Amino acid sequence: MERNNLYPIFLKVSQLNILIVGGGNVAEEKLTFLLKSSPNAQVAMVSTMYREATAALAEKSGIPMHTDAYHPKYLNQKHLVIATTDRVEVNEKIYHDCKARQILVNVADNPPLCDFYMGGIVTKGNVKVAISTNGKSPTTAKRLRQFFEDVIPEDIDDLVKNLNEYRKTIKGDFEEKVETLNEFTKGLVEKKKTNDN
Ligand SMILES: C[C@@]1(CC(=O)O)C2=NC(=C\c3[nH]c(c(CCC(=O)O)c3CC(=O)O)Cc3[nH]c(c(CC(=O)O)c3CCC(=O)O)/C=C3\N/C(=C\2)[C@@H](CCC(=O)O)[C@]3(C)CC(=O)O)/[C@H]1CCC(=O)O
Ligand SMILES: NC(=O)c1ccc[n+]([C@@H]2O[C@H](COP(=O)([O-])OP(=O)(O)OC[C@H]3O[C@@H](n4cnc5c(N)ncnc54)[C@H](O)[C@@H]3O)[C@@H](O)[C@H]2O)c1
Repeated sequence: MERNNLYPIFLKVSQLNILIVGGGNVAEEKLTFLLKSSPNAQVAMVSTMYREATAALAEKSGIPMHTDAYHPKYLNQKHLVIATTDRVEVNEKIYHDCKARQILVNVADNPPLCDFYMGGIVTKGNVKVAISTNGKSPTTAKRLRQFFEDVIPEDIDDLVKNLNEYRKTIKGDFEEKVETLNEFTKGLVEKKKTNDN
């Protein structure tokens, strides 16, 4: 069976500079999900044209929009770049320019030209679950996101907060603390006993 070997990390995008190239439908989709998960993301955009909905979203979120054709100067100080133009050669140039500068790049409609994929994301308070299908089926990622949004209880954040308080009160060294926390939360993953007999 094929296996997903990607390594997920949870980026503090409020302290990273992100550039989106393009201002069309795909730019809107990427920006929507980025801001839904991380409203404080540091994003700038450059595009020759902005579709109305994309411009409205960017404006509402205070995202600077440069109206210009892509130029490598826009990569200055950027950590992550998402290329969404409808010009294959422009997207490929962005990819190569980023690689030359060690900037992580995502060409949204071209999985081989991605250092990282955007994922399906579920957020419940402090808890976040990210989903990837290895770039094989974004539709599946979306459906899984909807599934987990439904099944992860809203009060999961209470558990996290309570355990965070509780761990501050536990005495002992690190190993004893880990043991206490594991013992305390064992019931969360134990299989439910059936009432069959
Ligand atoms: C998860 C999500 C996050 C987000 O967008 O932030 C996301 N795509 C979403 C939706 C979605 N995108 C597309 C459809 C239409 C149906 C379809 O084609 O399947 C739908 C479904 C819909 O809209 O219903 C079109 C599409 N997308 C990509 C290609 C190119 C290709 O696959 O070759 C094509 C076809 C282009 C063509 O036909 O030419 C590529 C990528 N899309 C990814 C992420 C990355 C892989 C993630 C993974 O590992 O699973 C990757 C590789 C790169 C990237 O963009 O990072 C978001 C769901 C958010 C949510 O609802 O929670
Ligand atoms: N719309 C979708 O959901 C979708 C789905 C699958 C694949 N795609 C593919 O993704 C690509 C983008 O689709 P879209 O619907 O967002 O297109 P779009 O026409 O809405 O947007 C393309 C954007 O790229 C900008 N652009 C073009 N040349 C540029 C340059 N040199 N510098 C800066 N910006 C430039 C345009 O101004 C425009 O804002 C297309 O190749 C499309 O086939 C789109």
